[in-house]
Amino acid sequence: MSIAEPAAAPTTADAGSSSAISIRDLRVVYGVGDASRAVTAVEAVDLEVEEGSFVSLVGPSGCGKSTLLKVVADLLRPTSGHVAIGGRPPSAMREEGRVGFVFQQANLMPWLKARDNVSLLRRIVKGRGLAADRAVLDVDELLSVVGLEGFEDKRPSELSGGMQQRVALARALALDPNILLMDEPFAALDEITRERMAVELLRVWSRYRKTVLFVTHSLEEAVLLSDKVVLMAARPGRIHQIFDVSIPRPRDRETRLTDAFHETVREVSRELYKVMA
Ligand SMILES: Nc1ncnc2c1ncn2[C@@H]1O[C@H](COP(=O)(O)OP(=O)(O)OP(=O)(O)O)[C@@H](O)[C@H]1O
Repeated sequence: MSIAEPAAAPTTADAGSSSAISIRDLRVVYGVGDASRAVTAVEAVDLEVEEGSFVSLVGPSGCGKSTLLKVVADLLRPTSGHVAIGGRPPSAMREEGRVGFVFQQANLMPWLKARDNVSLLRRIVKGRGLAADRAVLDVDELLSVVGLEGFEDKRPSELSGGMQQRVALARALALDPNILLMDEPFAALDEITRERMAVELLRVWSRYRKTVLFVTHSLEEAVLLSDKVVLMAARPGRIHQIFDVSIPRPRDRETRLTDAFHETVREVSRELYKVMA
């Protein structure tokens, strides 16, 4: 995910919200000011993400999943509407390091050891003189939780793609963020590693219980991980339906074999086919 072109109007936080993430009447138009180029990427999007919940965004290509995530991440300003994280503007939360990101590419510093990649952001945020007393998570403990005990001193070139994404996850958690934003974090991995990483993410999530907003093309991944699956439709991007996933937790790889899992994936698929028709 790259930093996208900002649209016209700045975002405003809605301080009244008690949700971890609150999105109200969001509209994002790319290319404002040039009617021939303007694309309405998302329109009339309302979404409340509860504290500590795991919510996935799914839908056909171009339905605005990444755009929505970018607005919450403060990488893109909405054209209109309100977005708040814990009642505060995304910009303030990002500056304080209260928003963790994991993207499709790990984007690690190639010359730094895993441990130093994880602590880099912390050093940068502290270097800006912000909240010296801010609680942060222990780097070696994090690396152990993501399954990298014994690899703390390895550089990215000595790690597999899956291991690099584990470092990226540890890095995203290092500042003990309020929310974690993940944009197709496992899409570049092979199928077996991808399935394993989803199960690992479940384990890490149940340990730290961060509020997660997760973008994926995989309905299976979304159902396995989420409390809610948000199905979006395209042209313009909007929310079509929100599914509550009632499959009990803790979930693990065996969950994929259950009837409840298959039935939920079928239910979301049926609607996905409708929005793609
Ligand atoms: N920087 C940009 N400039 C102009 N249009 C854009 C830009 N970024 C995205 N769009 C358009 O906005 C719409 C939503 O794009 P977005 O990338 O958010 O969708 P997506 O659901 O994440 O897609 P995918 O699943 O293919 O990643 C699409 O029509 C896309 O072409």
